[in-house]
Amino acid sequence: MSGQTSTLISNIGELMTQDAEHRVLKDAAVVIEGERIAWIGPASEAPSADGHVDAEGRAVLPGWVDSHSHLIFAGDRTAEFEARMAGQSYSAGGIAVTTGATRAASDEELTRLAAGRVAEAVSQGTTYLESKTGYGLDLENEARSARIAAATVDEVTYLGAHLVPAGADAEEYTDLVCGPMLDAVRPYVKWADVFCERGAFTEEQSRRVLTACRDAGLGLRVHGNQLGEGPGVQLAVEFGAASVDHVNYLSAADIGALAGTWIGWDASTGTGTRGTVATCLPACDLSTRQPLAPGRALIDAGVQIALAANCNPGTSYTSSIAFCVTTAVLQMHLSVHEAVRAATYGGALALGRESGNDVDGERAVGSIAVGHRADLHMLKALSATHLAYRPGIPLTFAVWRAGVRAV
Ligand SMILES: N=CN[C@@H](CCC(=O)O)C(=O)O
Ligand SMILES: [Zn+2]
Repeated sequence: MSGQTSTLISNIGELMTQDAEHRVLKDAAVVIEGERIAWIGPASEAPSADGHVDAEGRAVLPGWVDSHSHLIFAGDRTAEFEARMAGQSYSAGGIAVTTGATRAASDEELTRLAAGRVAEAVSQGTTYLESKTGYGLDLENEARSARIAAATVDEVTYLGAHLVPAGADAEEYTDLVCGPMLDAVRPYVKWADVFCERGAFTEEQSRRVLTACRDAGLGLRVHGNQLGEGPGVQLAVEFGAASVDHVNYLSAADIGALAGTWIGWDASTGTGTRGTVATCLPACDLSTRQPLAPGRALIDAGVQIALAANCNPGTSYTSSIAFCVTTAVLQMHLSVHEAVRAATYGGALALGRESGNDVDGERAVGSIAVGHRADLHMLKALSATHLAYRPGIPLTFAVWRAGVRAV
């Protein structure tokens, strides 16, 4: 024993581990020790621990890993949403409204708003979150967003290339994103992203951003193929991006290219060379009235997918991963196990956190196995199937984040 406080959670009706063997254990138990999972197995064989929680037959899953969000913003876009529901289509231009409100907010206000959004996500079972910058769109405000994000979420992505701000020249702004702005955010971020879409950044501009950010040592991702077919997916594959997100409009060649990145990966053991995760954002697809991303076809082609909430004020003002899982099952034709996997292990894969070091480094998240971070989500239900069977019902009963009871 490590000397750290331990807790036994027993009488778990269904333990959906999302581990390498994809195990779903019945009548199971878990022991948490400090921030790590110390033991899992049949409840009848569980060791004793300092504390005890009786799950009373409830289901336990890994905490949700939300690998795509935009939490550093101020302001409101209800009017834009109402106009969209009345028939207008979504365009990238709405980002500028949020940029104005974000620039006008104080550091304290932005921090309070972001922390409130994180708390809302955690209260619904999310235990690991990424956030992007992207509503500052000048050097000072992108650096400020990155700094606030680094103090608020687990992983930070630089999205200076979200929109060319009003009045700026696109080429000059791209130079700024690739040069001084990148230097300013660099201490706070691990990832970089570019919105490669009509109305945002062209293929050539996106290529420049990805090259500069890769050369600066950042991991890459791309907002791609959200509003129509385009070069986003192919660029992500070419640059070896960790993920390409949205993926609503995919050609057969796009799906083939993504599948090709996973050829060196053994999905049954989670070993080998990681490819580009296709991150599906069903809440965003519904809120923008875009076709749902073809998650079923992607999985069938051998692509690893993630499900994320894409919480932002324009296209998806929700942090509910349960809603995304429900939609993925009911409308994207994923099994419950596949949908939960995409929202836990898949998110971890997109963030490079699916494996870890039990001794002296970062612990794996997104699956329940000995040595992984103790991020657990207990449902107010006997099985994970209830997430799809009882749409809209708040099913979070308890949450442990890095071993600490959060709900
Ligand atoms: N697509 C680009 N960015 C966000 C939306 C940003 C906004 O409209 O404020 C997204 O992921 O959907
Ligand atoms: Zn996004």
